[in-house]
Amino acid sequence: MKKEISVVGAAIIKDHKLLAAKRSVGRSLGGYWEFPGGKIEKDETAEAALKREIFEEFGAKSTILKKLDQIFSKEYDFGTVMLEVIYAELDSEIIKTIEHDELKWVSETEAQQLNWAPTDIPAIAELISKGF
Ligand SMILES: Nc1nc2c([nH]c(=O)n2[C@H]2C[C@H](O)[C@@H](COP(=O)(O)OP(=O)(O)OP(=O)(O)O)O2)c(=O)[nH]1
Repeated sequence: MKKEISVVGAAIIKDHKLLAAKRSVGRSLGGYWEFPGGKIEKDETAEAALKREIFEEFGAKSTILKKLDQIFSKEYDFGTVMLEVIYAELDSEIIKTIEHDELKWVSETEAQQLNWAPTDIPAIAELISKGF
């Protein structure tokens, strides 16, 4: 069995738009759109990991809201990503972005047109089915 990589992503929604982030080319899954977030460290909760990652990536404080019930898993050559998605709000401005080539606030329709990481495709469908 492939090594499991526990990852948490943020569904940050403001004015009916979702914050999508394009992974920098050269990283694993580079060039795909994803949720801001990252790997959950040992002995860390998904919520704590998300708060830490948002601060590291954007220099922004956040409030962590509700988690989606489902875990989205996808096998790659480097391991099996197990993605948890949690709604979150930014409490301060994004002052930097160190891991992404682009950030974009997208409507439901625009979100459907982005080239999401394969792990994220069912997660986006779930968010759209709930509405934002
Ligand atoms: N942050 C994030 N990572 C995701 C998503 N979907 C998905 O498959 N992933 C994958 C990409 C990475 O393999 C892993 C997250 O790791 P990370 O974002 O901490 O990446 P890292 O800096 O450690 O990456 P790297 O060293 O492997 O390039 O999960 C998502 O929506 N957000």
